[in-house]
Amino acid sequence: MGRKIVVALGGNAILSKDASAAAQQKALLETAEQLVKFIENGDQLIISHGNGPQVGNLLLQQAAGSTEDNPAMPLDTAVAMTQGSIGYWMQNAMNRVLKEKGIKKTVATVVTQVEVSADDPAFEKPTKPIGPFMSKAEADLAKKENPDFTFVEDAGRGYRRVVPSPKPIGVVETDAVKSLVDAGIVPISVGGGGIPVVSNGNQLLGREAVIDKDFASEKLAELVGADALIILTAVPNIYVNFNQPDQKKLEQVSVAELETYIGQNQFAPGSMLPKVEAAIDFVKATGNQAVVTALDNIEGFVQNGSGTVITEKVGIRN
Ligand SMILES: Nc1ncnc2c1ncn2[C@@H]1O[C@H](COP(=O)(O)OP(=O)(O)O)[C@@H](O)[C@H]1O
Ligand SMILES: NC(=O)OP(=O)(O)O
Repeated sequence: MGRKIVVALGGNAILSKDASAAAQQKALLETAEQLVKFIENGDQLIISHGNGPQVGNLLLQQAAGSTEDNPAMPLDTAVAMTQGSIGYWMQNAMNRVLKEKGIKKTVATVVTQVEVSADDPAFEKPTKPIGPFMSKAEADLAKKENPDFTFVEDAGRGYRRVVPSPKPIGVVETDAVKSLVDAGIVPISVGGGGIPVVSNGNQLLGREAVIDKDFASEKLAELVGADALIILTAVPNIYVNFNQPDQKKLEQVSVAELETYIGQNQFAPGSMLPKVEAAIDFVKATGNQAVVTALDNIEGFVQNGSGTVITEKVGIRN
């Protein structure tokens, strides 16, 4: 049996500029064409994905169309809605590519709740950017209309709304995901970081937040006993001195080396830093390897291990 791999897809794998369903479905078809290479390699895939742009857009659509009798849905429900829509597009795209390749395999989305702590300090300090980029004037107007919302400048690209992003502590549907994998089915799980819930006696109560999908994917990978966590984004490697003349790509790197680079602020918070932290958490918890690479480098990774591969100690491949 092949390696059990959790693959986390970055936002760019789904939405770039055109937020129409057709454009996102087209992007996911290209993504599926890459992901199927793992299946052809004999690996057992578990797919996760982000939802930052989509869930923010959905909230805006909800607000624009809401009435007293037909109210806008809260953020936890909006996260569930994006798990459904993106999961549908992903399943549909994977079905098509698998059929074209003559591979008989089912892909199924699991609406996934992810437990967070009610006391997580993140609830008091929104940090997760969602929805579209705005000019300063647009953000100021949106703040005037929604005084409770927080808007921040996002890495020089414009202003975005930010929401709380608590850390995942458990994945409620872990056993369902394990059963699907055991049955040879490819699950799509913890989409958009999972629906944030807090435990209260026999109840799980939804909370208005968006969990970082890299941390949720790491938690799921740990809980299902994955052999590897692969985080796919727009760059083929993690770099030190990123975007500077002396930029250096990291290929085989140890946890200790990455921790040193974190101390030097080498990784941007909200973009590369959570990926590096999730990779470190996975390697520390399991002793297995984590990988950060680009979606269009899957072939390179599968064929010759290119990308940034994080292990406990360099030289030891798990
Ligand atoms: N040190 C670094 N090495 C590589 N990429 C970095 C680094 N610091 C920041 N980045 C940026 O982080 C991006 C990945 O974060 P992001 O776009 O938020 O991911 P996602 O693919 O999950 O949406 C890369 O495409 C790159 O532009
Ligand atoms: N939930 C989440 O982390 O989404 P993005 O990766 O799209 O920001």
